[in-house]
Amino acid sequence: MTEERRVLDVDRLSVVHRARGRRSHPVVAVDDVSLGVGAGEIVGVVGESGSGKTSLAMAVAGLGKISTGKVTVSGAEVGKRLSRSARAEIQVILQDPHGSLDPRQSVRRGLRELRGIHAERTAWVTDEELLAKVGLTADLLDRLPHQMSGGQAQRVSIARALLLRPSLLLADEPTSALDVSVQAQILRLLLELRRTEGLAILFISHDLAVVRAVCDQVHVMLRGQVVEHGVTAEVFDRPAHEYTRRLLAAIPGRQTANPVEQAHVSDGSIPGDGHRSPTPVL
Ligand SMILES: Nc1ncnc2c1ncn2[C@@H]1O[C@H](COP(=O)(O)OP(=O)(O)OP(=O)(O)O)[C@@H](O)[C@H]1O
Repeated sequence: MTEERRVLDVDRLSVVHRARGRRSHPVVAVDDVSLGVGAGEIVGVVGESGSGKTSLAMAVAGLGKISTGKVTVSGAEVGKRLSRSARAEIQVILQDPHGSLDPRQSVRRGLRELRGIHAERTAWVTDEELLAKVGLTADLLDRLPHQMSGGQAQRVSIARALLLRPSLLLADEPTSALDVSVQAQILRLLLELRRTEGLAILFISHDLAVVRAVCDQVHVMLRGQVVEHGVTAEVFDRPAHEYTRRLLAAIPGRQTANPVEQAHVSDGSIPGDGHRSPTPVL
């Protein structure tokens, strides 16, 4: 990937959290990490709980601390005073889709509010077209979050992110709270959006099988450091670091199918490319 095509550039980032108690020490959650994501590329960050993934993600999203180093998204440095439009270049989707939607707001009202705040970025698509891009029909527009399945709510979260035309989507465990078959459908949607919208995606997950299925490149984190990185298939087929080997050995049912292919149950979305007739909502 050439420097010019980089959407995200993380350059020697460190995040040090202050000590929590009087006897504890500061925690180096991210230790001198560098990585990049190009347009249309999906880059994974994997590691066990506590390895620093969330601290890295929060720093990249401009929601967490940057102790040293630099994070740049589409040329604008995260953490500096940025315009609202520059901040919208990164959109985040999280593990709990219901938790990230306002429980009192219908999909339509939520989109209208976003359009009001970001008028300059959102005129490119109607609500109906936007929902079709994420495999949902227009009848979802008048639903409240509790009237949607987990898969539908995650699709709505992705639609809200897409509406702002971000250059980078930060997906932090986006399918961990979903059933396996719904997870597969959301992963396929992300793969499709990377192709159709040219989205760059930073994909944070503890789930190596999922990362293997969707990420072009992978970075393996251990105690705040990237201990191994490279093309996903190469890292997973020939892990160079003992920690990566241990993580791979711990995948349950390693011989089972690719998680992207495990879609047997509908999450209430339109099957396939979103242009065919809708399936009934389960
Ligand atoms: N606000 C904070 N104050 C102090 N220590 C923190 C804070 N946030 C995270 N840490 C510590 O930093 C380290 C990395 O945590 P982080 O949440 O970034 O890792 P993670 O890989 O995302 O783990 P998980 O998947 O459990 O969220 C851990 O030791 C954690 O206890």
